[in-house]
Amino acid sequence: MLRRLILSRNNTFINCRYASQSMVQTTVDEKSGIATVTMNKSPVNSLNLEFLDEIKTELNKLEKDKVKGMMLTSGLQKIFSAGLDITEFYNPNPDRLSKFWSTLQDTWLTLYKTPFPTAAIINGHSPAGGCLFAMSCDYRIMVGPKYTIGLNETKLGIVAPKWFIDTMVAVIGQRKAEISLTTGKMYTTDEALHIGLIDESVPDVNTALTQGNLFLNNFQRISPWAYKMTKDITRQSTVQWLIDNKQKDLDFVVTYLQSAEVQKSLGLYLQSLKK
Ligand SMILES: CCCCC/C=C\CCC/C=C/CC(=O)SCCNC(=O)CCNC(=O)[C@H](O)C(C)(C)COP(=O)(O)OP(=O)(O)OC[C@H]1O[C@@H](n2cnc3c(N)ncnc32)[C@H](O)[C@@H]1OP(=O)(O)O
Repeated sequence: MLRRLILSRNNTFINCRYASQSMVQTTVDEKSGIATVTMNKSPVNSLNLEFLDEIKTELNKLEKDKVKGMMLTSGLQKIFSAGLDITEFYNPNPDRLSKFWSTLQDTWLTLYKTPFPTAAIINGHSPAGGCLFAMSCDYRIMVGPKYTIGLNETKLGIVAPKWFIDTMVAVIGQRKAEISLTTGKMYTTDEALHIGLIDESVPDVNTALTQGNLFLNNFQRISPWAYKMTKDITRQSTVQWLIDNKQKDLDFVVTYLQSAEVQKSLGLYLQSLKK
């Protein structure tokens, strides 16, 4: 791992951590202590085992470094994240599939429970797992109007696990989540703003980053302990369910994803993507 200091747009030094061939780049503004984590896995930031592992490691590092906040964004032109890498569960190797799903569980727990405030800068399409990661941040700013966001699992012939569902319910409420999930609806930026799936719609990435910094800087005036306790209490039931049911969730997903019916749906969906 290499480190270097670079001068930011507002003339403060940024501590930049990068590794050769890294899929995740992080900069930390030395003045504000706010980190920007950029997902950079071409072509669509699909979340496979290695990518999830890198994201989790990076989040743990930020916690250790006691950053004051984090913005999660994408380095790709028009995609925040295409969600889970479908090739991880289409014709899967069962051992790798188990490892992949456990890593997803752990990465999500790490992101959902961060002791520092987080903002998703959604600068591109954000289906399924991409939407999950955005919803797991404390605040969402989406660059409009061209992109879409939502949990579209039913469109793939699969079912969003309970903790995906609970995360969405926490953001938009039971009724809107039920409609969104059963129909697999992908929302435009305006629609997402209207139902509360995102907090702000902005015209470009620079504005999104400025607004993200503004949101995160609010916490300079809040006790970190009070922040963390409040977040823990608010998110407790969703987090605790997964902690208590990790193995059950894993066993169910691994069995379900390998069933002939699900594999057939996934094959057709992958084919449609290639077209
Ligand atoms: C109680 C019961 C519980 C049971 C639970 C059991 C298990 C189920 C849980 C599983 C949960 C899954 C959640 C997910 O995240 S599934 C993934 C869903 N993602 C999508 O549907 C996104 C699909 N992709 C797109 O819509 C588009 O690609 C795009 C992101 C809008 C980008 O469009 P565009 O720029 O036009 O790029 P292409 O479409 O041409 O794609 C380029 C390239 O990338 C491949 N690809 C795209 N998305 C994925 C993906 N998610 N995984 C793997 N690969 C992907 C695409 O096939 C192209 O490949 P080629 O270049 O080889 O053609």
